[in-house]
Amino acid sequence: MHLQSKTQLCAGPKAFRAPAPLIRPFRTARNMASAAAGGAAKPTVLVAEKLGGAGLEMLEKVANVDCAYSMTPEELYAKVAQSDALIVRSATKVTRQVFEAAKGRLKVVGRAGVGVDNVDLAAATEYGCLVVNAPTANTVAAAEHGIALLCTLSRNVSQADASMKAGKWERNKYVGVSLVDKTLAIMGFGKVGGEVARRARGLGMIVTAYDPYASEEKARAQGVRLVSFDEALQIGDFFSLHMPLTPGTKKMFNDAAFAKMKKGARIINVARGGVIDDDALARALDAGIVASAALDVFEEEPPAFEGHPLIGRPNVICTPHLGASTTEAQEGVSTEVAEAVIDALQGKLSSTAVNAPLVSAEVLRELAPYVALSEGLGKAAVTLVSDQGFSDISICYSSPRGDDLDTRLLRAMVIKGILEQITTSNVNLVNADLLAKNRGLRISEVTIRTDGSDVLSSLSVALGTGKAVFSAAVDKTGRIYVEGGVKNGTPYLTKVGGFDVELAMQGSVLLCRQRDQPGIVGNVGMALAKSNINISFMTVCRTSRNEEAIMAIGIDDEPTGQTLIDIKDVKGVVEVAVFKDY
Ligand SMILES: NC(=O)C1=CN([C@@H]2O[C@H](COP(=O)(O)OP(=O)(O)OC[C@H]3O[C@@H](n4cnc5c(N)ncnc54)[C@H](O)[C@@H]3O)[C@@H](O)[C@H]2O)C=CC1
Ligand SMILES: O=C(O)C(=O)COP(=O)(O)O
Repeated sequence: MHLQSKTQLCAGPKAFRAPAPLIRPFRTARNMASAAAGGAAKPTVLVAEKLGGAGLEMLEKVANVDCAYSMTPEELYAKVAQSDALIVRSATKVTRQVFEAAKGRLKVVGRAGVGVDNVDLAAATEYGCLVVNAPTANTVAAAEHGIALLCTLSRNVSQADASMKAGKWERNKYVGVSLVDKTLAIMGFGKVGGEVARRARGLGMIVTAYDPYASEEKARAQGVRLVSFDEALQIGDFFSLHMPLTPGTKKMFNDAAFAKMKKGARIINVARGGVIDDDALARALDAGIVASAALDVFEEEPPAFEGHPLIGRPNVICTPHLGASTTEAQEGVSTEVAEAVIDALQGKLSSTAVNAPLVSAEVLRELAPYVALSEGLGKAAVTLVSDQGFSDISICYSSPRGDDLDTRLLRAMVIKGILEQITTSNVNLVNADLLAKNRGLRISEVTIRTDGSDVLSSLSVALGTGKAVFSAAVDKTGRIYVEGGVKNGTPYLTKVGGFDVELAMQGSVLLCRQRDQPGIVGNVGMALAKSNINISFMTVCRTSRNEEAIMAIGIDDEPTGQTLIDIKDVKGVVEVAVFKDY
């Protein structure tokens, strides 16, 4: 949409295309289907690590799938420049250079698994690239591997097997310890931690957990006692690690932590190698603080075997990052990630987005009609801004939900609508907040509780600026103000400045401010007819009789400069604006 005032008739970008895609799509859903039927070009999905067949099949229906495994970084850089999506597991490092090399083409990175510590999320966000993962399909596999290592570790299964394969029969050497009545400290009580807890309770263990963000209620329901980090260290006989690798968890198992453990503790790591300081664990093993360890994950993968402080030890057992490696989990993550990647390529927001407002499928469904409204109001407001610019964005949601309304998605769409008109950057849900912050824009949100049954009764966007190209758009507080709502699934503009309007956000619209007097509507209609411009609808709103009024006219074609001059010359017309191509 673009607005032209009488004095300022500048060209501008198009707007108000409802329904607005949440992420810039490769193609629309319809085009994807026609591409699938052999019509238009398909997007390209680069699969950089082995992916389950079911997910590959889903991708092949809508995209050209390029499976290229074990690439060097240089090969990856070359390929991403030709790809719309990239799918990885844990081995591929998706660094800032990858996003730079993609030159804006890459729209989504799909992680066929949980941990996204191999993806530079800050760089992805800066480049407006959505990152999605497959957060649920390998939970059970990881938990089962944790339990497998717990049992193996306690009964020396790996060492005894190796000994027998070497032709030995060493029954006394491999006496184990029992699990029943032992305390298991689960470090990180999320999805995998929770599944490990359930299974460990079945083994008769006393289960405690440390997780600063876990809910007491969930823990209680599972018969798990939440404890502090220090208490966990002091009481645990076995430790099972299940937190993500973040700056806060990096090397959290260090000399200081091991020093607090009971002598003879055992540790299992199916989370990430980086949460343990390897040298500190080696010292704890030497000192007998830690009796044995089972490691599935390593700081560097594959690890440098030569001189590794842990791998060659008799009381350390290792597996090569096998937590998610079951047939079932790999099929599961392949479809989970394929679905998210396809959604992203179609411009939809995935509920497994990692670097965008995370909105549940349920919330997404109910907010869908308001997404186009939010983006449209953002566009409408910014098109009214004069060349003096603006620095504040105020968004007001009127909703029966009051403060319970999840506004993150709507806020991001308002910002997207605004920024897309004033920057050449690819603005999407992923980077909208960041780009606004980088431009020094202050954003405030207010939610007003209203009556009604709709999720949102109305939404308003106000831009803090002294001047507008259509002065009627400035409200009493001196801000450009637009307000709208949704009727029968269509976004409507319902207020501009102090004037009520009734304007479906579709097609082109002429806004006209005039003195309320007879004949104006007819004369403006005549001026449009002279240019052969058809009128699709019209509404008029006035402050009071014989005072000011605003007329909104839906038009099938864009008026030329001369037509606008003709309209302006109609007696009583004060200012004119055009929202082009809603
Ligand atoms: N070895 C393998 O093949 C697999 C490894 N994983 C890894 O397992 C870990 C857990 O995965 P999910 O349970 O799916 O993730 P999740 O996100 O459901 O759970 C992680 C939990 O860690 C907690 N946490 C965050 N910071 C913490 C801290 N400083 N101390 C303690 N807890 C903290 C969070 O509150 C959350 O509850 C991740 O690191 C993931 O990458 C997951 C699947 C397979
Ligand atoms: O999902 C995770 O976090 C995992 O660690 C699984 O990694 P993978 O996909 O097996 O390389």
